[in-house]
This record gives sequence, C-alpha cells and structure tokens, in this order.
Amino acid sequence: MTVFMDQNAPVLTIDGPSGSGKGTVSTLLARELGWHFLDSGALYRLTALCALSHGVSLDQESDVAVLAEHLDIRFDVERGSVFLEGDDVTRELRTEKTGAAASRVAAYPAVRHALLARQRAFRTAPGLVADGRDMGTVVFPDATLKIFLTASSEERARRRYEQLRDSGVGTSYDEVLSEVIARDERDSSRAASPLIPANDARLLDSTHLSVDEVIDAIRVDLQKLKLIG
Ligand SMILES: Nc1ncnc2c1ncn2[C@@H]1O[C@H](COP(=O)(O)OP(=O)(O)O)[C@@H](O)[C@H]1O
Ligand SMILES: Nc1ccn([C@H]2C[C@H](O)[C@@H](COP(=O)(O)OP(=O)(O)O)O2)c(=O)n1
Repeated sequence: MTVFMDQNAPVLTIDGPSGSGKGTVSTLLARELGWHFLDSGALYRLTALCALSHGVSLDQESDVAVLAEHLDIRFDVERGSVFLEGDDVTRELRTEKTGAAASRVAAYPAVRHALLARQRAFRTAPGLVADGRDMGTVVFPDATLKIFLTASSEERARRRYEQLRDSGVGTSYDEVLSEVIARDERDSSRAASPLIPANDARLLDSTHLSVDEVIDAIRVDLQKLKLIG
C-alpha cells in the first residue's frame, strides 16, 4: 500500500463506547474544520463482514487478519456509501449484528496490527478527525487533541434504539441495552488496545448534553490550541 501520511498534520481523536456520539460529533467537526475523517470502527465492521461473506470463521484469528490486511474497500464520502469488494454494504455495515461481529474480530491483536498502517495513512493535511476506541492510545498517541466521549449505558442504548427504530429495524430497548452492555464489556476487557481513555484525554460525559453542546465544548479546546479562530 502506498502511504502519503503526513506526520505533522494535526489530529483530533474522539474515542468512547458505542452510542456516546463519536460518529455524529466527529463527522460534524471534520466538516466544519475541513479535515479528513477516519471512521475506524468501519474498518473492523468491514473485516467482520468480509469474513462472514467468505465463510471464514470469526474464531480464526490468523485467517481474519489476512482478510483485514487485504481489505478491498471504497468510501464514497459524498453519498455516505461504503463498498466491500465492489458491493454496496452501507446498510449491513451499521447493524448491531455487524457491530457485535466487529467487536469480536477487534479483540485479535493480529487483526489490529493488520489495520494499523491503513488507519495512520488517513493522517494527511490539513488535518484528521479520528473516531474509534484506541485512536488516542495506540493509533495516534501524539494526537493534537484527545477526547474521550462517554454517556450512561441507558442513555447510549436509548439513542441506539431510536436510531435503529427510525431506520426501520425492529428491536426492543431492553435488547439494545443488553447488546450495548455486552459490547462495552468485550471492548473494555480485551488485552489488545482496550477501550480506555488516554492519560492525556479530555473526558466528556454527554449523558445530559446535546450534540451541539458537545461540539461547543470541543471547540473551546480547539480554540485554546489555536486550531480554530
Ligand atoms: N449528545 C447527544 N445527545 C443526543 N443524541 C445524541 C448525542 N450524540 C449522538 N446522539 C445520537 O445518538 C445516536 C448514536 O450516535 P453515534 O454518533 O452513532 O454514536 P457512536 O458513534 O459513539 O456509536 C445517533 O442517532 C445520534 O444522533
Ligand atoms: N478503533 C476501534 C474502533 C472500533 N473497534 C471495535 C469495537 C466496536 O465494538 C466495533 C464497532 O465499532 P464502531 O465504532 O463502528 O461502533 P459504534 O458506532 O460505537 O457502535 O469495532 C475497535 O476495537 N477499535
């Protein structure tokens, strides 16, 4: 893979558990700043989908890592579409089933290693907003600003439930809450790059904040760093 990484480009990392608002906040901030955007969770989701479509067992770390290393993917940023081996997988990518499978393959060190260079290659001028679990701890330890976004599990499940309901997926709040708790547990307890805040991350609890309030709080930090006026 050819890498045009720019080690000097500023990076804003936004890590946190499922439903804390990382994706929403990162996308809006990347647009406002005119920076690139890395949805690292999508890479783990695509790896899991790739394994499922090729009949590779999610229990086989080395086989899944080979798929991760050679992922044939394309992001159509304008349309918000994602393609895996030429197929549009945008809808399938966001399901809770895919999220749970992603969380399983993400526990494998070989898979994480296989995706590292691909993630770092997103760091190009004028800057990058990176959304995930280990952006500030492992992938971009020298990031310019690190945010760890949280919210109570009940609030995160409520947001996810509403999101799924609005997109026509039939499920119950209790089911979503137990999936959220199970995924948090797996992401936080794994040995490889667990979901933990970086020592120098700013913790932001969005339980009682709107999306705009979260963005305002991050803007204050960006202003202090003179990344925005
Ligand atoms: N601070 C917030 N207050 C209320 N709803 C939010 C907030 N942040 C995000 N949401 C909503 O919650 C859902 C999940 O947010 P998302 O950004 O996908 O979370 P994550 O990427 O952390 O899993 C979305 O429907 C989003 O609009
Ligand atoms: N940097 C990352 C990003 C995601 N993962 C894993 C853990 C998550 O449960 C899955 C899916 O992540 P994703 O950010 O897409 O999921 P949510 O939008 O937060 O529900 O991938 C990871 O281990 N490291």
